[in-house]
Amino acid sequence: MSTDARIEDRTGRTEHMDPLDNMEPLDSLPQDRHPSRGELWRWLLGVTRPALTALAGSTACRVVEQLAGIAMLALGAHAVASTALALAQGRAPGAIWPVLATMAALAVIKAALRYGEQFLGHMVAFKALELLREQIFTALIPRSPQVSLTMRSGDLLTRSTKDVDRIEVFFAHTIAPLACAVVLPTVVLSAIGTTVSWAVAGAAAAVLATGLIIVPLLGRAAGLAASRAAARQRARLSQHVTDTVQGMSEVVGFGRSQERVEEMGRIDAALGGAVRPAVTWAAVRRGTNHLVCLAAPIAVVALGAGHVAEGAIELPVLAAAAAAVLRLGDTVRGIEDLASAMATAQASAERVWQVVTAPTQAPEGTKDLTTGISHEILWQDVSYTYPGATRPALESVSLRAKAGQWTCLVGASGSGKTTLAQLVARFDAPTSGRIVIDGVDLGDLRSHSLYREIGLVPQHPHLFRATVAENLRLAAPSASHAELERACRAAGIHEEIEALPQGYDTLVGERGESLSGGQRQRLALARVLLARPTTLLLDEFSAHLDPQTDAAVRASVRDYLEGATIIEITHRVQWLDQADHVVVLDGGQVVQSGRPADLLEADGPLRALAARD
Ligand SMILES: Nc1ncnc2c1ncn2[C@@H]1O[C@H](COP(=O)(O)OP(=O)(O)OP(=O)(O)O)[C@@H](O)[C@H]1O
Repeated sequence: MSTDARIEDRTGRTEHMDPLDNMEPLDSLPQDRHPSRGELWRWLLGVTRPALTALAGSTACRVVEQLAGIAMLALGAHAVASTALALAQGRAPGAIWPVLATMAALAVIKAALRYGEQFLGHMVAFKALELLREQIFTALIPRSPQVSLTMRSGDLLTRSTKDVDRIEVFFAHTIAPLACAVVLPTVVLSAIGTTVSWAVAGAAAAVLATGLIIVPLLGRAAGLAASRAAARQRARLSQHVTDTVQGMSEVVGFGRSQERVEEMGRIDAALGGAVRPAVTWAAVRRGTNHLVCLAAPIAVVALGAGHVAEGAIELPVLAAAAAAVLRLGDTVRGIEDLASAMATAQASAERVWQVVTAPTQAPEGTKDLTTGISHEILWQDVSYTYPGATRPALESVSLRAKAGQWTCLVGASGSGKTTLAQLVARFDAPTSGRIVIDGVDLGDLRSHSLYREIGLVPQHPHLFRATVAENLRLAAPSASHAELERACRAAGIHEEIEALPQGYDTLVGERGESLSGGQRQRLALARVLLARPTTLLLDEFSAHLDPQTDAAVRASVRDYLEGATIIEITHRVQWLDQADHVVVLDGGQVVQSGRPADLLEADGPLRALAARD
């Protein structure tokens, strides 16, 4: 934790402003586990299999295009040296036009291959990125809704956008340069071996090997460590910006804009520091390779000159060989660029891999619930501790929500009510004990079957940046307008929607910001009603409602979902007489349960709660 990110609060105490200062890794990801390079490659190639044919095509285009480039340059050097030699010896130089025609043909082939390489390369890159993003979301779905509890949205955003983008390097800049690094030197050096001498080819090979094999290894470990650190800092930055934007009114309201900006500056500085070793080593590799690329043709000329003097080879042949080796410098630089980009790509690929290979918290079952009937839910000795928490949120809770009844969970803030309901929606599996629905262990159910039967209205429902109708149709895409209206009437929000500028076609803004808290909750309730769940979980759905609306909505929900099992979390003890059954929680344990009238009569926890209201 950095010590310079302290602020003074209104009571004069100092405390840390930014929770990111002690940003811990995502709870559910195997952060410390870095896959081996082979494992990472196998995974990437496996995910992107549909794009591999185009990748092979792009690579082939690049190899042949580069060979054509080398041939062009060698041919040109040969022609120039032949002409110069003929003139020096007082002979008439040979006709130049066949050489020019061949070079022009090679140039056209090269251009066509370049087009093919670029076209296919971009196709591969975009397809690969699409497949990887798809993998991330496919991997998150079995772990949702638990995902929203444990993952930082900003970090997840970085992983699924920036990190995936950086993996593009694997496809656009890895296979082709590697193939070129194998094929091109082999072809060129074999040609030099047969036309000039194997000694010259060997000398050039030794110099080029330095550039192709040794230089890329310089600072490799430091580069990878730097890229990993930089990726973490980028995720911090993204989280910081996400938090600042989402909490703008708090930041401005508490006068903390300056601190947020300063904190961003600190993260930026940390990011700069993190990438410095990678940048330094990249510069070292660039300088060394500059030397290598020039030393290779010098070695060819130095050794080949003796063969020319002995009359073993013609000067133009040596000129062509030197030109071809000079052109191999591009291949060496391609590998060098790859070495720099690979560290970043590998660090990003590891971060994406960590998301897609993270264990599923609530594994998929094989059984289905009977549809269309209300269900009985039984919590049997359920305990639950949040990941990283030291105290359990629930301890040995046993209770029954009878089919078709309205059960209310009440208790002080933090007593475990939400946790109890969220476990039914499979946010996570209980740490011990089990939840049984109609005699079937929740863990044995297919999530599809579970979510078809149960509906959850959370304390803070999410509305998408879409119209009212689109938000409603999330639950029932084919619902008619009349059905939307019916659900909204039941949730007590229809009149207010009609009063909006475009009625049901009004945009609700990001996270429903153009609606009041109570309107958001009733819209979320209407959305769940549309799905016609046979078990409804309501978490403080009436917190923003006035008593009259509250009573009206309760009555209409009951009519709308006739016979459904309803489990409601509430602080409003005065409305409990409408419930069939009440359960009082305290400190994660059930302290009282029974019929509301009986409990309110007895001198016990519910009476104590009611007295505090
Ligand atoms: N995501 C989380 N990570 C760690 N601890 C959590 C998390 N959510 C809740 N808790 C803790 O679990 C305990 C129970 O919380 P829960 O939200 O279930 O209580 P609640 O009775 O619904 O409270 P409220 O009435 O304020 O909504 C609390 O101590 C809370 O701090």
